[in-house]
Amino acid sequence: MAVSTIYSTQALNSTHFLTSSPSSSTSKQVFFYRRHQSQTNRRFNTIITCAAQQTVVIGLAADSGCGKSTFMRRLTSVFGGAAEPPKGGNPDSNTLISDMTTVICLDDYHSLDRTGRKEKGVTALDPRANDFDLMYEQVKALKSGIAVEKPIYNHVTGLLDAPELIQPPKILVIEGLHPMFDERVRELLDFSIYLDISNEVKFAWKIQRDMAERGHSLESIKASIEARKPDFDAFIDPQKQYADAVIEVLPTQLIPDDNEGKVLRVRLIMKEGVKYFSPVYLFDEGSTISWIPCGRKLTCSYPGIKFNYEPDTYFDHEVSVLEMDGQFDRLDELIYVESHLSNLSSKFYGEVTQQMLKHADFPGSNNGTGLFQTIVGLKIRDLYEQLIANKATAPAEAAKA
Ligand SMILES: Nc1ncnc2c1ncn2[C@@H]1O[C@H](COP(=O)(O)OP(=O)(O)OP(=O)(O)O)[C@@H](O)[C@H]1O
Ligand SMILES: O=C(CO)[C@H](O)[C@H](O)COP(=O)(O)O
Repeated sequence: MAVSTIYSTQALNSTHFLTSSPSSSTSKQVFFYRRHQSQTNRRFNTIITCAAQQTVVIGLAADSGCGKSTFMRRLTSVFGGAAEPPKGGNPDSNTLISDMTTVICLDDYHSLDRTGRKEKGVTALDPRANDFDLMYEQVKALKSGIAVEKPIYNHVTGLLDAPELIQPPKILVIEGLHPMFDERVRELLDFSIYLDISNEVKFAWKIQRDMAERGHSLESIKASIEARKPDFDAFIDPQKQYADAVIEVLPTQLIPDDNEGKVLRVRLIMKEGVKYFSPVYLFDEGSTISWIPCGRKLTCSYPGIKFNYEPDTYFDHEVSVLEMDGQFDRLDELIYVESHLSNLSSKFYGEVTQQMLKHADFPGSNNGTGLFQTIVGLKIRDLYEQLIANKATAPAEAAKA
């Protein structure tokens, strides 16, 4: 495509230039701006295709193997349509696209490949192994309706592959190790979630997946968790203080000294005062409640189910905490629990139960992880709808003023 104009611009930093060329088929203009050099000497284009759209950006942070993919599948299902990798693209792409959502994996912003990390003696969790400048520029571009050519980190080969084109979606989810680490990226998020999986549970999940599905030994799983721990504590875990919602997964308290990690105590910590997000509550908003729903309307086998709901503080923020310890025997009876929860942002009575039944085969469907992931999915849909409705009325309000 012929380049018609070259702009130097203050809005972009001095290492950028902006070029534009009128599109032949529409009145829209297509712009390119190119980074002269990224932190890693890689070059990426940012392509402006439609500056009118605004993308809602959601951040999901967690360590590897902590259920991000499962959560994403539940979330995209709330918006309808299956999420697929980009058509005809790199088969090892980490991106998932559905009608409404695009999920990008922040591993794609690793600036050091597997060999590079080994040579420098850093883990993927270390900020020095990640290109936050590029992450910021590209998330910012997508948020303002600008398509980007995003790098791909290939988990099969451990190499950085040729970039893929990402169009601005209605909802962009950035998931991975560091969505809330860089202040500039954090500022771009409309809503943020942290999956806080306790060490005991993380270990049990890792064993289940990496031994059964990937053939790793128990010793190597233990060693890998231990090797990551210092960087996890330094760079990943502190992000939870910024999250609007945290899903904390702990061993059960219903079985004394349980070390199997099968029955879980899950806490949904919801920040108060977040625009377009009102926390879910049990029975009576702002009260403190302990509830054992087992009995005539909910079948429970040992060790039963216990809910708690209370106001609390979390990193100096006011929060509401909803907790579920135990697991469901019969998912269809979940409607009984759903009917006692308020502010669910569901479109109809029973939607939470319907979503849970739809994905009964996903990990965590019989406990608080699946239930709270589903609820957060509905809250994100509600937040998106409010943001869009607000945007649509804003120009009219401004014109009246
Ligand atoms: N809620 C859950 N209950 C029980 N096990 C779970 C749950 N969520 C995830 N797991 C276990 O953890 C494994 C990893 O889950 P998932 O692939 O969703 O995590 P991830 O964070 O996307 O991992 P990675 O970043 O390594 O790709 C699953 O295969 C499953 O064994
Ligand atoms: O923490 C991780 C995020 O998923 C991975 O370990 C990181 O992306 C490096 O990947 P790989 O182990 O495939 O080289």
